[in-house]
Amino acid sequence: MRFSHLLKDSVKSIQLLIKHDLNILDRDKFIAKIRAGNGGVGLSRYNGCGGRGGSVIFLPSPKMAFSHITKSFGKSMIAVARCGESAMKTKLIGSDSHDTVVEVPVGVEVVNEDNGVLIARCDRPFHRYLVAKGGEGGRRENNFRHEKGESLRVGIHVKLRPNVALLGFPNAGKSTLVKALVPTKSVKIASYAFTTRHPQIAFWNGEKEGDEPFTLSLADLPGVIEGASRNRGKGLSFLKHLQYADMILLVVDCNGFQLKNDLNEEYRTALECIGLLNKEVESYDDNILSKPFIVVMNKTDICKDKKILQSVMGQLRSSSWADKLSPSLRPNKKFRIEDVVETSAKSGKIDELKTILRERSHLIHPNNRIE
Ligand SMILES: Nc1nc2c(ncn2[C@@H]2O[C@H](COP(=O)(O)OP(=O)(O)OP(=O)(O)O)[C@@H](O)[C@H]2O)c(=O)[nH]1
Ligand SMILES: [Mg+2]
Repeated sequence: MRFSHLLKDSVKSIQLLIKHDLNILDRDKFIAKIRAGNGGVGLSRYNGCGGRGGSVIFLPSPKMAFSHITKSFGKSMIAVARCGESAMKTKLIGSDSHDTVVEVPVGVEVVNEDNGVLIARCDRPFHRYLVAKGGEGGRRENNFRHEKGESLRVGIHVKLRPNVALLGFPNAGKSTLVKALVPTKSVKIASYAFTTRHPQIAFWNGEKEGDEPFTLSLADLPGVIEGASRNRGKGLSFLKHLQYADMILLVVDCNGFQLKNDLNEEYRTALECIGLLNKEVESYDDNILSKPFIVVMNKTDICKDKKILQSVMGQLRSSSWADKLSPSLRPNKKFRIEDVVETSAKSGKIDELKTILRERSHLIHPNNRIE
């Protein structure tokens, strides 16, 4: 009886594992408490020295997946190092404590949760990254005042490194575009806002007869809305996945956007959407603005006014595209728009976009350049 239960449970967990798409990033951040050891107490009367407290070190391991972090830290997500040994009459030199070494996946970024300062970018496998320093023991040099070990709360972030990241308001058709490029990928598409809740990756094999085969990784992100920097909608924290992207597709509904059919919700034209997205990205990290952006005017099959669409696309190709926006929608530093293309992702009309991606793939993978 017990055995059959066990069997049933293991079959269930395997089924869950198979169903789970490993390219969907359910979690992209963990918070951990880190406490290094205090220095040992010195003994001034006998000139005794306290030992150094242990530090907390992160060690990137190539074998580790991001979801395995809880195994390194334990469920309570705490890493503590021991205090240095205090000096005693019978042992005047207290021993230093060992460091606590915590394995983390390669590539994670460790950020101080309280002030947002980057502590370590754990890029090099098996390199030791100091996260919290143990305190010095008490000794003559410091007037026998032993130091406390550092104690802090850190965010451990994983950031995607996609070739192409898709950015846009909800419902613009980002996921539909991913599905059009990679039909085998199972992507949730729906007509309500925030259908995509977690970043997900798909791989587009953009081969064409006569071309060298190549692959571009695409990151489909949740939608950004006006005021996301004030934590509206799903906020902006997922914009960290744009920081390592090679290029960004700005997917815009050519008919504009309104979050709800409500008088309190402003209707925004396609150009206004781009201005607002620009402002949100600018407020998050203006370094992202200097990446190459390609504007994708989507849903052209149901475009209400083709003339307006063409004039907006013309405007976007010029460097003064933001000048016609009202001052409250105008960004200070503009996106580096390198191309503007129209698509109808739903009906699969994306050939022009494919050509652009194909051309640009050679810039991303210089080795793939076709002579
Ligand atoms: N007519 C038309 N509808 C489209 C097109 N592309 C997407 N849609 C529809 O627009 C709706 C939203 O599409 P999604 O791909 O889920 O949009 P999204 O940008 O991923 O939205 P979020 O995940 O909420 O950010 C769906 O009902 C799609 O069928 C298009 O080119 N033409
Ligand atoms: Mg989506």
